[in-house]
Amino acid sequence: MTDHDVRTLADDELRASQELFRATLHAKPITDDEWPQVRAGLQSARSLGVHEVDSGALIGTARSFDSALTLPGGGEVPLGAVTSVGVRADRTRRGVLTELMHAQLREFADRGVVAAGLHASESAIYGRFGYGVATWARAYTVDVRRARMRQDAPVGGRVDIEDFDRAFDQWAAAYPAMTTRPGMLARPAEWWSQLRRTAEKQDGPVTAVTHRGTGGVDGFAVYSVDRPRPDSATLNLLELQAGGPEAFAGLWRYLLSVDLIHEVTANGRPVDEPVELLLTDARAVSTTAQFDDLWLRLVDVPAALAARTYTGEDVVLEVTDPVLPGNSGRYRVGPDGVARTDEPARLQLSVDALAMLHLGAWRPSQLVDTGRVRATTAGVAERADRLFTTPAPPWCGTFF
Ligand SMILES: CC(=O)SCCNC(=O)CCNC(=O)[C@H](O)C(C)(C)COP(=O)(O)OP(=O)(O)OC[C@H]1O[C@@H](n2cnc3c(N)ncnc32)[C@H](O)[C@@H]1OP(=O)(O)O
Repeated sequence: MTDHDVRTLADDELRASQELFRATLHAKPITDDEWPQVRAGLQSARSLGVHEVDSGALIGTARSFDSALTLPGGGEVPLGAVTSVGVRADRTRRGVLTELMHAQLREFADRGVVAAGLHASESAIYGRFGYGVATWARAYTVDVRRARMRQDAPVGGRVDIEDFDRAFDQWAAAYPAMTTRPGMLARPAEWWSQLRRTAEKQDGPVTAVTHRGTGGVDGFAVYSVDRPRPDSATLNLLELQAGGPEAFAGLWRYLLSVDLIHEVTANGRPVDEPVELLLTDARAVSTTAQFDDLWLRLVDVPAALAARTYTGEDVVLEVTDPVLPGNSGRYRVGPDGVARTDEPARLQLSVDALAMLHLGAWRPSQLVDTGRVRATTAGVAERADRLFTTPAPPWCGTFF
């Protein structure tokens, strides 16, 4: 096999790595006009490249941006948000991605990054590197002609259409207070640049709206509109964040009031988002898809375990992690804390299965019943269900 050199790319190599990534997704090359905006979405020293030693060609890349992950109980840990992963089509299936993933995980561990997260293009790729599905999302459509807000839906605050530049600064300042669900991510400035780019790439016009309650900005939404016929248009919700019930109801009241719209489509929303409960006719809402959202990888297992809260009785877990073997071992996990232990294991699991439990997307008993986790004593799966339970399903809500 040809020798490979895996290293962090310099700033003047970022365009080539983004071009490579786009080619692997069958997207057109970046134009000179586009490049400044693409560059604004990238952090320096966070892109890895694999070069062939003999030809010097770049054949694989993966990058990340620095973020933080909200955990059950409200704690946060540093997260490497992994994206732009691609291997040149004529060099796939010979271990290039494996080299990239291993190098990236080691680099995260060296920098004290506690977890890594990504959105997968295909679900068969990342489990082998210790990633597991840790949040779900749903897509739904609202039939606007059928949708009437209930009288008792919360009222308060106001909605304003905003200029993008003004809106983004205010949203970036208000957003951290909204990251209350496990699975939500901190958004660095580069992420907001990318949202702007996403907005500008839409075929139809894009609108930004802000909800303000008594305490100031507490919600926002971005949408584009497709209007194939004069009397029929679809409002595509690209982003909606609400910091409370009045913001959520207020934004939906506005979205359903926009003239000439016959349906609203929403993608990547929480599986339990209660939009149906705002309406007199719940069947105005149709779920069109449910899909894996955030894939999580615990880079520092003891730190990640210790940063969330638990309920019920302690359970001893035995974790195996072939890629980062320092994580392997037994941990007593309970409401009073997490500690390494020599006690006998009650649940034996791989690091990807642990990631599936960590935010509450799956119950341990589901993983035991399907052979993904091994229980060594009767009743321990139910005890672990109570231990890892969360009040609401986790949701990421930040696409990258
Ligand atoms: C977070 C993101 O950015 S998601 C975007 C990911 N990128 C893409 O989908 C772009 C198109 N695809 C590609 O660029 C490449 O095919 C990649 C990155 C998915 C895989 O790169 P490769 O260098 O071929 O992976 P590598 O050779 O290291 O494969 C490792 C293992 O994963 C398996 N594998 C790799 N890709 C896939 C796949 N798409 N489906 C199923 N298995 C896969 C390989 O068969 C191999 O299995 P083995 O260890 O049992 O032999």
